[in-house]
Amino acid sequence: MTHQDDHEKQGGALVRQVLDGEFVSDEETVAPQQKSLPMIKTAVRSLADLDGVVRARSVIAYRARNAPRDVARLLWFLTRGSGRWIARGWRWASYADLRADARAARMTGDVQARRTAQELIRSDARARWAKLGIFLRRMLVGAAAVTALLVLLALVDAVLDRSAMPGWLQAVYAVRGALTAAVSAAWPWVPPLTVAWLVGAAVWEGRDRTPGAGWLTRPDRDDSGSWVDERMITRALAHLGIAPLNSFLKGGGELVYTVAARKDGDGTQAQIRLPLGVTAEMVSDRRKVLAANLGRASLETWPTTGEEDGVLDLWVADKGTLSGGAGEWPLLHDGTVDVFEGVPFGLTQRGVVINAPLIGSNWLVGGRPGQGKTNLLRVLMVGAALDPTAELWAFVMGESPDFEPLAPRLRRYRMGMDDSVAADAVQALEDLLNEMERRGRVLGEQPGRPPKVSRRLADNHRLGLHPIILSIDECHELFQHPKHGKRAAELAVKLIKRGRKYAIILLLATQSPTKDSIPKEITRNVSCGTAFAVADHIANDGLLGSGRYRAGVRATELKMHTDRGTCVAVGVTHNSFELVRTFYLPFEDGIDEVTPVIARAIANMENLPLTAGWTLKEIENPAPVDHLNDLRSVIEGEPRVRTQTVLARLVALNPKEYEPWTARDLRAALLGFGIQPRKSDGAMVVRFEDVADAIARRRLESDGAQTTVDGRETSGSQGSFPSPSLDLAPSASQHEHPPGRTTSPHESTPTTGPIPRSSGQASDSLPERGEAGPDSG
Ligand SMILES: Nc1ncnc2c1ncn2[C@@H]1O[C@H](COP(=O)(O)OP(=O)(O)OP(=O)(O)O)[C@@H](O)[C@H]1O
Repeated sequence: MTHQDDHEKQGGALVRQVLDGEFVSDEETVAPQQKSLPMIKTAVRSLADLDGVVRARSVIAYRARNAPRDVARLLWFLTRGSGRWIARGWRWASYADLRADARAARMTGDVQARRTAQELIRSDARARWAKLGIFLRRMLVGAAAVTALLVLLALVDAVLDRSAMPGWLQAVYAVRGALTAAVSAAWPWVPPLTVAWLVGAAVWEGRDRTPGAGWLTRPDRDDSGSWVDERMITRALAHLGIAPLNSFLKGGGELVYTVAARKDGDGTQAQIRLPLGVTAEMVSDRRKVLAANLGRASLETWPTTGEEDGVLDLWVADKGTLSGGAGEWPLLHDGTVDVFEGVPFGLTQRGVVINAPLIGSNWLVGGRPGQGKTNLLRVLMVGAALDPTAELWAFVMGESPDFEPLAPRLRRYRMGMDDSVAADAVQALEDLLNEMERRGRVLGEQPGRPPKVSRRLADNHRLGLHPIILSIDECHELFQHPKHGKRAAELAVKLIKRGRKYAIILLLATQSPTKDSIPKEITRNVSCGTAFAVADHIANDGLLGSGRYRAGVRATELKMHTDRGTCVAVGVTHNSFELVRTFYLPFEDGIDEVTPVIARAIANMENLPLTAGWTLKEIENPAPVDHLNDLRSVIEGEPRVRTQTVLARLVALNPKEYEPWTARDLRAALLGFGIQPRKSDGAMVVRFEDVADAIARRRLESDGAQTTVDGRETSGSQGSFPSPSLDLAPSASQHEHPPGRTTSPHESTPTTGPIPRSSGQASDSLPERGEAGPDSG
């Protein structure tokens, strides 16, 4: 307390370390170990409270200091408001506007316009007097009626005794009495209230109408910690040293705020139309000065080019809000993902969770070493893993275990620096290109020829259009590979250009986004670019697209280490860029938050056997279609369905199988199952009961076939086993025992397939090529 007193003597400014002293008691100094934790907690809580108290005190002190200026300002508003009223009254009384029109018309020699203006003055004057007359007449009539009523009531009151009056008349007198009492009570208040109202209205009329101006004087630089308004922005822009802007503002010009400064997430956004001779680029080139003028860090100040070069889009973060991390990944403990909706991967500058668009996109992630590229790629892949329909492939072109915990959920996975990893990556790209062509054909065969894979089509596992996501970490190593680099680049470019429609997504991460390490066609065509801290404008534009640096979208502003995990992203939303604090999913130093999520992802797949992990091999050799079961599924729940409708539903269920069917084929199939199409209300129908009977019959027959000669049943079903939805997927290279590091926990399996759900079958997810795998029969 003594410390605090000292400080109050020094001018009342409370300093944090002084107040810390309050929390240390004798007791605590005696037993520090026992007390330290609760003490720290209390201290932290109290400091937070004190922050609020200190802030409130400083605001009150500020307002008190400015009170004389505030009063003078309000008096000025009052005077100006009265002046404005007088001017307005004069304009009204003298028809100043219309007279000005008439004068202008005379100057330009426009006789017609002049006559029109004069005519308007005359007719307006007539109308004005007529209106006044009507108003006065109504007032007089109203006053006469009220007076007559009051006189009548007074006469009746004088003649009749109140108690002898009928009830309704007594009520009228009661109302009159109440009204008289209310008016006499309110009467003394009428003059002061009228004056107060007039003063308020005059002050309102005379208020400062420049954008962002407030009622009271606002804090200037020293106190500008928390808010930014048009006045501050204009002042900051006026001190950038841009000559045309300076002369415009000095000459009394006012900037046009096409979007007034408004709260936007954890900051303020404004859009300003700049005066002649000034471009938004000129402002973003002076970003550091602008940031200093606004009392912000450079990273907190984002001047970018708006819709036109002359429109400045400015976003200024609230002080200090960008320094915190993104917090916990929203899907860490529960939740699933639909990759068509995207995967949450960070918080934008506005403080909202941002979803990474995956379907229809390709990603290029870059930045200087150790800034969070791999983590971002991992977040995207782990997120996608939570969509049971997504097939994931990962290649890490270096010795790094970053994707190791994802291995059980990856259908293809290689990691290492040797040639075989590069060869497998090229093979993967090649397979995806073939797959893309197959998907193109499949889409072409669908009714209506849909232009791209939708969630509905992806869910139809017979079509094999589920999303496939291939991530390549340190991809520059692949593209610069002396033997495979050229082919890899060719294939990647083709995939990026055309694969998006087919739910084939490429995620690339690199430390080195130069024109030699990443093919130009890739940097030009990826839809989502993210840049962590980069060294220069070349790397910036290599990742984010050319011209971004000039437009003010600059990852060069991110500082190594300080801004680790924060990136500038383009193409992920409709905004020109987003500053994203990415979620962190650690897999290092004994902390592993990835494995539990992957275990959950695999459990999700097991819960959805129909959609989970089907392989393209199964699609190439589909299990025979069970027409009777299909019939049941399309009419289940309805007693009878018209044959035409049955056919349409069958086509929707499995277009490949049923599209060629005609009504005659359906009839033949029904008869084959012993189902007689019947007529109902003049239309041919299939009855659910008949289909159910046919299924029961078939079951009986199959049970009979299982019964052995001596009458005992064989164990198990004789029907076909459902094909396993997950299987081991060794790549062709597995048999070559590549010299590179194996990537699964099982050292002999360089390509890791998903967790086997049934033994005995194995296939890669794409049709094998070249040397056959062990499973290929
Ligand atoms: N979003 C994040 N939040 C907090 N820390 C992070 C975040 N992302 C990454 N980091 C930290 O940065 C370190 C490096 O991350 P990561 O391996 O993803 O970087 P990188 O850019 O891929 O590095 P390299 O180029 O060396 O592969 C991590 O070990 C982690 O400590």
